[in-house]
Amino acid sequence: MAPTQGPRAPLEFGGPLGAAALLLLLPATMFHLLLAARSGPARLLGPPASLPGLEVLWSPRALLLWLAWLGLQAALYLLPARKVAPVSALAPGGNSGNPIYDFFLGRELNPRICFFDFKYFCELRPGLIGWVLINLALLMKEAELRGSPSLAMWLVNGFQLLYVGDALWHEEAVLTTMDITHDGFGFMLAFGDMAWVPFTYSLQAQFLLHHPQPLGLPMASVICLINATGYYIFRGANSQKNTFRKNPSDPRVAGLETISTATGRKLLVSGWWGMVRHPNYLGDLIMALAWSLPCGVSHLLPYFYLLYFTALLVHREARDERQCLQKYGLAWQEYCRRVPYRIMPYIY
Ligand SMILES: NC(=O)C1=CN([C@@H]2O[C@H](COP(=O)(O)OP(=O)(O)OC[C@H]3O[C@@H](n4cnc5c(N)ncnc54)[C@H](OP(=O)(O)O)[C@@H]3O)[C@@H](O)[C@H]2O)C=CC1
Ligand SMILES: CC(C)CCC[C@@H](C)[C@H]1CC=C2C3=C(CC[C@@]21C)[C@@]1(C)CC[C@H](O)C(C)(C)[C@@H]1CC3
Repeated sequence: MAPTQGPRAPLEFGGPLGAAALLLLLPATMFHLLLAARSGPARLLGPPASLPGLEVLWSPRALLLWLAWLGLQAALYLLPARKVAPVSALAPGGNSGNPIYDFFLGRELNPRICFFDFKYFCELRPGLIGWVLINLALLMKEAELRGSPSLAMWLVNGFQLLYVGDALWHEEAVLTTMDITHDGFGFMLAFGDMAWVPFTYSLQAQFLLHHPQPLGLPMASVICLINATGYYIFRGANSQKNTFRKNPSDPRVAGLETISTATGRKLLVSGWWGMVRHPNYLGDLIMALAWSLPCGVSHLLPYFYLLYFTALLVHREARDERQCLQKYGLAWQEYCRRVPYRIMPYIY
């Protein structure tokens, strides 16, 4: 099949050099985080903990468990109860001709065998549900060690379960994300979905297992309120856009102000999308803060997710902005004029 764009598609992630660095840095960071969370000082910026011996790193039982988990998820995915992703094509960005860069970004947009879509399957199922399972295992281990799970562990488990449950409930919405429509299925998404999400997104629960934190009811209530605010913004913004994209005359969005574009599509300029250009990112970041707060303020390590996620979303917003400018031209410039802030009102 012919590439959808020639080798002149703009390079992202720092080009081949950046991609090569990320290929090495991402797995190394993940190992560092996992080892630091169980070490005494639990220092995010400390020297890397020494690697355990090969006999600890290699476990045929763990591999078997992982394969069985993938098999189970693949069988569930094949059940006729899901939406179908766009047709197969080459990814616009992952066909630069540089093998390292293309390996990192992925050449194929939606690699498939028959109707089994690898990217769509990996984006939502094994890693995301695996994250919740790892959290639950850590909660049970805490109960075994200390008699009962701590309030902090309950909060982290509850918040993240809500986030994953929400993603699965709105599964079809993932079909319009940049990962599905633009990025190929390369190292970034394969490693991101299958390793990075389950093992680094569960860092707060891992930290709490090894470093229990006292948490009183008043503080827990404040943290719940922060999570609820983040979720309200995240869900409100995502649902408003999805409803509008599906049916602009839906009574829930029909009264919102819009800008027409040359493509025939419209852009919302009131409601959530008139507040900042990425209100869903703002809600997601507020939730990220609420997931770290139960771990106290004595360590930076549990705040890794918040720091990483801020960098990811700022970078992602810039990528999306470039793509929208290309798609909508003058109408996008008008939108930026009317809604000048990107993620945080009056700040960024
Ligand atoms: N937990 C995690 O690790 C991560 C979570 N996320 C979350 O995933 C979700 C999806 O994010 P993402 O795919 O990046 O982007 P968005 O869901 O924000 O989608 C951006 C697209 O929305 C459309 N759009 C932008 N502005 C408007 C407007 N004013 N009116 C109507 N349509 C508009 C454009 O596409 P078009 O016009 O073509 O419809 C644009 O390309 C977010 O909630 C984010 O927080 C993202 C990354 C990682
Ligand atoms: C390893 C690298 C540093 C970066 C990898 C990025 C990926 C981990 C993320 C890219 C976009 C994602 C989304 C979600 C999970 C993380 C990845 C895969 C998402 C499935 C989380 C749940 C949300 O409700 C969502 C909106 C469905 C998310 C979609 C994007």
